[in-house]
Amino acid sequence: MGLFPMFLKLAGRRCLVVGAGGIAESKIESLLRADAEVTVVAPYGKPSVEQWAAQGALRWKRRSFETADVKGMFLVIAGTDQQSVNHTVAVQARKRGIMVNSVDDPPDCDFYYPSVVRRGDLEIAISTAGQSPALAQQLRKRIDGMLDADTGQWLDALGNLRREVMAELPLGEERKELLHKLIFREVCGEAFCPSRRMAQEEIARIKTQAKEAR
Ligand SMILES: C[C@@]1(CC(=O)O)c2cc3[nH]c(cc4nc(cc5[nH]c(cc(n2)[C@H]1CCC(=O)O)[C@@](C)(CC(=O)O)[C@@H]5CCC(=O)O)C(CC(=O)O)=C4CCC(=O)O)c(CCC(=O)O)c3CC(=O)O
Ligand SMILES: NC(=O)C1=CN([C@@H]2O[C@H](COP(=O)(O)OP(=O)(O)OC[C@H]3O[C@@H](n4cnc5c(N)ncnc54)[C@H](O)[C@@H]3O)[C@@H](O)[C@H]2O)C=CC1
Repeated sequence: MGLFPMFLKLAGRRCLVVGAGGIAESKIESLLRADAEVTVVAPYGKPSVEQWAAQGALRWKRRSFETADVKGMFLVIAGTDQQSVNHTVAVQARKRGIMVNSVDDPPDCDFYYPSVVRRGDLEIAISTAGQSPALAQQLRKRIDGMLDADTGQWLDALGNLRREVMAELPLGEERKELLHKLIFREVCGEAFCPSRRMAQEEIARIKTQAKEAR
């Protein structure tokens, strides 16, 4: 089945997780990481969920699921150990056009959770479309081993430098070429960073050339 890959902005969006056990816990954690506004509905749950609720990171309604819980939600996760409850949650969400993920029930999922490798703002998400979550997990570990621990910091510095280049040069082939060159070099946040110096020299050269051409 063809799946459409995307990275959602969930900050400030209301997301419902039904269930607070081991499986729901991991689903909740990834929603919190994306700054979603999480509501959990479950009569009992893991200590970590308790802690998040106590810290105000999420809202926990300690009771069984009720149909009205899905109202106004952007995303819904059905993560209880009761298949019939998960199915009801999925049906109620879909009735209102809300995307749902139901653990253990691929036909009831509008989207799947991927395996994710993270280094700061760099996120590599792996999907096998439900064919083999174990393979997704193994590939995640292999890719994780290939990436340096400081890739996130490097990406931050690269992003800053890219914004500087974009502010100085107009859209065009030369800017694109320079941005391609920069990714092959180490970039740091410091003013003496050789890549930053190279970028500044290139910007000056391109600007002079443009002036001379006028
Ligand atoms: C369809 C999907 C729906 C969804 O959950 O979104 C789904 C469904 C099911 N998973 C099952 C089993 C396992 N799931 C894992 C692990 C993960 N499962 C994840 C996602 C997905 N799982 C979605 C598809 C993603 C894709 O294929 O790309 C990951 C990637 C992300 C996450 O969960 O956050 C996370 C790895 C995270 C990481 O470590 O990187 C393991 C490994 C283990 O536990 O050791 C096993 C046992 C080994 C095996 O089965 O391969 C079962 C049978 C349950 C049973 O037997 O009762 C079903 C139901 C079915 O297949 O019918
Ligand atoms: N544990 C695992 O490794 C895996 C588990 N699964 C499946 O995921 C499901 C959940 O597993 P766990 O989180 O380990 O279960 P769990 O037993 O730890 O948690 C179940 C949760 O569901 C909640 N719940 C039960 N009835 C409810 C209702 N009517 N309304 C709202 N909440 C309700 C409970 O309060 C509890 O928080 C199971 O069906 C399991 O088969 C799937 C893949 C792997």
